[in-house]
Amino acid sequence: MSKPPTSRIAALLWRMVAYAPRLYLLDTLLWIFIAGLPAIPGLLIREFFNALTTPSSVRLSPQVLIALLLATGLARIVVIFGGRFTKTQHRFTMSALIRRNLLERLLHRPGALPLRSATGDSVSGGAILSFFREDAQQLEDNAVGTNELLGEGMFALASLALLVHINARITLLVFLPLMLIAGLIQRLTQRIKRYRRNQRQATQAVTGWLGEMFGAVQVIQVEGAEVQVIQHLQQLCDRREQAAIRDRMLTQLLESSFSNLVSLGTGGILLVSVESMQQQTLSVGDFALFVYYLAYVTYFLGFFGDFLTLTKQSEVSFERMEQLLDCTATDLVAHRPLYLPPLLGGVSPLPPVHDRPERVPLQTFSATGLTYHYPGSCSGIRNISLRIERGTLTVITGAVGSGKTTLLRSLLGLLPLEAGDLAWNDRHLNRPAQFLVPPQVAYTPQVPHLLSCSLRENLLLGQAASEADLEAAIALAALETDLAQFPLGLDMPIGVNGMRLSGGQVQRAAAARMLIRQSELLVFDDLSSALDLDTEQRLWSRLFNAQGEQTYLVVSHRPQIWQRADQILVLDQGQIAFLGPLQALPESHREFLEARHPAP
Ligand SMILES: Nc1ncnc2c1ncn2[C@@H]1O[C@H](COP(=O)(O)OP(=O)(O)OP(=O)(O)O)[C@@H](O)[C@H]1O
Repeated sequence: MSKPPTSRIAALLWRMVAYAPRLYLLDTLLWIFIAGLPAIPGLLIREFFNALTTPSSVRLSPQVLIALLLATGLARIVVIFGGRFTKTQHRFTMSALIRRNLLERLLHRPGALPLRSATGDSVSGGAILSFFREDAQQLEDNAVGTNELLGEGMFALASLALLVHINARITLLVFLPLMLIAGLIQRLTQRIKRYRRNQRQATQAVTGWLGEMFGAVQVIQVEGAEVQVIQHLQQLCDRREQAAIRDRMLTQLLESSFSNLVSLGTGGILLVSVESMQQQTLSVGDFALFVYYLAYVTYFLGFFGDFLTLTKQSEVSFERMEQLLDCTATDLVAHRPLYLPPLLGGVSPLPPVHDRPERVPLQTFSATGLTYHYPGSCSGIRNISLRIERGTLTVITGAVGSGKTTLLRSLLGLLPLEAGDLAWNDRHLNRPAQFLVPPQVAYTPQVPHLLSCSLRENLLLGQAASEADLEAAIALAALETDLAQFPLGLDMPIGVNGMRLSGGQVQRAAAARMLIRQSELLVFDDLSSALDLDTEQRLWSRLFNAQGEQTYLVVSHRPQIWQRADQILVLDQGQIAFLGPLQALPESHREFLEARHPAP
């Protein structure tokens, strides 16, 4: 059974602060002093006024009182200085823990699974930043606020106890605003959460759109869509503005309500004090202490109200992250090493960088009953079984949108399967995404992704390869003629996502990157989408001539490739329509596919 929100958020915040217990304790200790030291001047002021009005009660000279006041001020400066160190370190540790766990969950998601927000909309790469920035910051504020609340609360209670002792009737009035605040917060809980959620989603839409705009500058220019794109951005910004104003207004309204309610309470108390003073049940010193401590207690009331609001907003942050990553908030506060130099304790040694998995020579790669549907849709693949033998070419084909890419991604463990099994040499794969990487499998997707560094760095991506291996892979991918024309050759920076390369060059660069990894199984998703027939044929004939025992799994519509295939899988609406050698392909399928992709 899931915990009610209040105890859930308390448990999550507790788990966060328990990450660095010694730092938290030291910070708490300092904040107890920071919060508590201002209580001392109240007592000194009381002594001072009592000494003025009733000289017989004098115990300390004014000079001593002034010296004590100064000493208290100085001590506070010192603890604030220390508290800033611990607070900064603790703050950073809290948000770093959330960011680290967020990043880990993101990296461990099946690579091709779309990211979705609470509303079911897909979340772009740019929009994810808001989770790392605003949401992590929000949780940091909340976690570090707990010991400030404790410090302020302890001394507010102690002050109250003293005030009750001096005059219980006046003190009772202090509780009225507190009860009003608690009631108000409780009533506004749902609204606070709704406004915060809307504000975050609106921000996410703006950052996401900005990310898409910057990634598609060329398309926008070519299509002459600048005005429309800016208009859309304007609309998103307007929506964000409205959501932010609503959220901010409510937060500010609550904050000002707290201080105003408290001020009203204070005014009432002052009126009652006058009466008590006239009746001489309250000394001038007591009155001074009352005024001083009321400010102290009221500050706590405001702080307490803010903390409650912040806690509600943190619930929203946790919920958003849970929905994005399909995990529980407990995963996001899990204790994992941060590898940062801490104020207290030692740094955990950095974990070893995982080498590539061991090569396991391929005999067979098989899939049984693979089923996957995209969240919230009936598109996907159903009950696909396939067996690939070493040294063979398997071609997947089918109409547009029949599920070819989805099948490849499912075969590579890049999508979370609803059903089915993957096996390498007839051994079941528990974690296919971790195993089906080089040197087992290398994959060139339909739209490859290159990084904004040099061509050489893109091809190697950290892999150690000799210049000869690099040249061989470039030649196999039929990229050498293009390379000869690049002014800086392999050291040419290729721009964001290979902006300085043609579509065909990007695809062949990705193919070369894959070939350098010398994997057992090579997977290509539809090279024809960016290569002309001649270039594609040149690439295939080089591959087939050079790599004797190589195993291929290829999405292709080219009849020339089917002729070389050992088996062809025709997909129709996510299901196998045919699986077997070309000779057995029914005429109806052949005619349908050839009509769509005629031989030249
Ligand atoms: N992220 C997604 N969310 C929802 N549906 C999707 C998603 N990606 C693909 N689809 C749908 O799944 C179906 C199969 O898509 P897929 O890309 O696998 O087809 P395909 O055969 O590779 O198409 P093409 O020949 O155009 O490359 C399509 O109907 C597509 O609209």
